[in-house]
Amino acid sequence: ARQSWGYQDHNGPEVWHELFPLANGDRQSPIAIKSSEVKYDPFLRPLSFSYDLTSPKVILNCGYAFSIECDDTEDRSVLRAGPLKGSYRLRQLHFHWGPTDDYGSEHTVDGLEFAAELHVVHWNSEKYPCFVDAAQQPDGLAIVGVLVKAGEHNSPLQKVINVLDVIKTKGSQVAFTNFDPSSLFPESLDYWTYHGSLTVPPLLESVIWIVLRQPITASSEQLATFRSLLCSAKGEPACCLLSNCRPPQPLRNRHVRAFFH
Ligand SMILES: NS(=O)(=O)c1c(F)c(F)c(-n2cc(CC3CCCCC3)nn2)c(F)c1F
Ligand SMILES: [Zn+2]
Repeated sequence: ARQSWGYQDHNGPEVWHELFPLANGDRQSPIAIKSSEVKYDPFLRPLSFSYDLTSPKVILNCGYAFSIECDDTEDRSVLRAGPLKGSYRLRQLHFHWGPTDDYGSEHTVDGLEFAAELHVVHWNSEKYPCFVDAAQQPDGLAIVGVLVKAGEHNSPLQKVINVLDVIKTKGSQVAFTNFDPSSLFPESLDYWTYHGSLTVPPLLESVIWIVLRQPITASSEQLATFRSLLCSAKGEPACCLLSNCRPPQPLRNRHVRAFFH
């Protein structure tokens, strides 16, 4: 079978449609947010989340990113309110980044690209029995996107950075717990929201996106550590994961709503 997907020329975002036709769908993510075209929606509520420190279990190098996988067998860490109906259970969190500090986020704001982007993935545990089922439904997933600017050292992030050298190769994982994902959130929880998709194959159109307006920072050294991860497995020729960001996709017939004035 064809090489699986990735972020290089031969298997990257420009050719994903060959294996995943949803790539050309009408609610794909990420998007370029144009703040002048968003619509303030008075019915949007503040985000409400409660995360249990012990939900995170392992940190994994999945070859296209590293992700902190959480125990989602019960409703211990959930996201509610905001644009959501019901409660969404924390599943995993991961980052996207670029080859330099000049770009690497997936969502852009008024044409501005950020150095990286954090995604905190939740699924609708009130309506669906598990993540994989929820991922097939239009209201199945809720993902909080946090833009990352190159700048000050980020100390909560350092706890994650410190273990990356232990999961250098694709497929490696190590225990990672006693971590509060909200320690990575900015002070303001103002957000934009729109209906979109996974930004990685299978690109399922099942995501209510909640992109926080205020970026967080990470130092250049911290961002460089992301790029030292390998997309190659142990024993294969080393290949650094220099970039794993999908470019913005057509907005088509969608509106972005803002929670703030
Ligand atoms: N960038 S993103 O949009 O925040 C993002 C996500 F939303 C994801 F859900 C995943 N994801 C992919 C799978 C495999 C599942 C395999 C069975 C079908 C569902 C996907 N597990 N989690 C993911 F990797 C990712 F990057
Ligand atoms: Zn992501």
